[in-house]
Amino acid sequence: MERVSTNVPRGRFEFAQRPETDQSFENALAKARAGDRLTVDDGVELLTTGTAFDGIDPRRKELVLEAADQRRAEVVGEEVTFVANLNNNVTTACNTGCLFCNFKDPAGEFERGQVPDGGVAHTDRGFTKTPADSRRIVTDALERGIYEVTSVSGLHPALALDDDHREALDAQGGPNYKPASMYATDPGTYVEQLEAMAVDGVHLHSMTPEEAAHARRGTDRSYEQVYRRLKRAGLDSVPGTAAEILVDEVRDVICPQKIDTGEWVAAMEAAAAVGLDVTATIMYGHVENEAHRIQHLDVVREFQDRTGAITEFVPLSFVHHDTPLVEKGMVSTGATQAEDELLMAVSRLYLDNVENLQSSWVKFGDELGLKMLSCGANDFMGTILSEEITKRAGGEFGEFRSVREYVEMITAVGRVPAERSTDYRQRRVVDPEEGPFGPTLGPNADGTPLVDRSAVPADD
Ligand SMILES: C[S@@+](CC[C@H](N)C(=O)[O-])C[C@H]1O[C@@H](n2cnc3c(N)ncnc32)[C@H](O)[C@@H]1O
Ligand SMILES: Nc1c(NC[C@H](O)[C@H](O)[C@H](O)CO)[nH]c(=O)[nH]c1=O
Ligand SMILES: N[C@@H](Cc1ccc(O)cc1)C(=O)O
Ligand code: SF4
Repeated sequence: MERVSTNVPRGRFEFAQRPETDQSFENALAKARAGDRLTVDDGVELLTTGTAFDGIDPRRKELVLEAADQRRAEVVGEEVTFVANLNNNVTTACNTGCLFCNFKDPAGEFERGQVPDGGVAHTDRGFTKTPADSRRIVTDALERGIYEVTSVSGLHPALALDDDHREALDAQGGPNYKPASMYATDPGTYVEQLEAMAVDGVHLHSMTPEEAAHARRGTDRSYEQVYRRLKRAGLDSVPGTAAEILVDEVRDVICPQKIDTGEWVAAMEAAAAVGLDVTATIMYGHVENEAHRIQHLDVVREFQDRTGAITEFVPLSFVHHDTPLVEKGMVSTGATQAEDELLMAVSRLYLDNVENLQSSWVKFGDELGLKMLSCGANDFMGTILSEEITKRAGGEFGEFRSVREYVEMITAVGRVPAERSTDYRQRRVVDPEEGPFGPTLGPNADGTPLVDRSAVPADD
């Protein structure tokens, strides 16, 4: 059968790691079917449908997807879960310069005189919120019935962990620090933002390893001390983004100013050590090759062996359109659909110690997002109500899904819709015959449908 080409820019970058193995595809597939723990070489064979040839063999691909779908059925059954949540990102100001990211704005654009003082200070595209802004936005979403807030933000130069950290940075200065008085809007400290968002026991999912590194810059505080302080302020779990590809030769190309692989793992271990749940992600489909993707899965699997703290793994397919990587001519597009399907399937087969695999409708859209549920995924993300990361990169799959849309989509592919809490411990199977459909697991969630307010014309 004709092989289908991939978008991996093989040979473009002089990486030491190459997708070459002594294993055969057939052996690797047999191990996967038998439920044996896979080696890196096994993973590379499955992800490439065999390294002996270029491109993806569609027939072999189907065999890998089938094995993953079967494993998914054995491990988590037929339920497809989703969460009623809000994204409330605090600021787009960030000088870290990751080449795949168009969420960020140069922090200088938020200095006094560049934008009006106070409130949610917007540049043409971006924003900084005060703690009071965040509280208002969260309070409003809680009334609508959500019970999780996800908050991931740019590394604003004025953000410090808490008042003590801010005072120390004011007194001595510090790396990537400028006092809040220089900016039109003061984002407060991380602790103030979390305390502001901690309304009515809502679950706070925030402070990625990169943000934790920012929250300790210029001090000798350990990651454990940082996460302990954040937990005291209301933090419940940590998004394992900033992972990108956990191989330093790739990080050196796409995010040279980010923490390295070892530090990402150290921050995540600290979060786990103080009793926080974490998620883990991979952001793929740019300059890396299949060897890097599997090495990334290996870092995640080892971390999970040590900690057991990962509640879900989330493959984030690179959204390429309006990003520096494309503008600089380093890549021309993202992963193909076949690569997306295989990455999901091999994640299910490789990560034998992670139960939940998330399909992101933000990255894949509804159609491919639903297809992913038969390639190994069993979770379909959340309602989010607002989305900025993918939208700014040129993604077009929207910012909101209602519980009704979830129930309809999941039922249409013959699976069982179930609302979940962030930690997956609480679940409620939804009967598709028993509408109307709204969230029920939150403090103010009485089953009233979540409406898409952006679709309703505003009152004048
Ligand atoms: C935008 S950052 C915000 C939090 C924090 N600044 C950090 O880097 O951890 C969160 C994550 O969004 C993802 N992301 C950013 N741009 C993306 C893109 N164009 N396509 C897919 N994922 C992207 C990356 O995985 C990144 O780690
Ligand atoms: N995959 C994406 C997510 N996933 C996060 C979930 O919405 C939820 O917060 C998590 O499962 C913890 O319960 N969020 C995004 O904003 N964009 C994605 O692509
Ligand atoms: N906000 C991230 C996705 C994300 C957030 C939290 C998670 O736990 C996992 C993934 C993005 O859109 O790229
Ligand atoms: S991914 Fe995060 S750290 Fe990197 S530029 Fe974007 S917002 Fe900043």
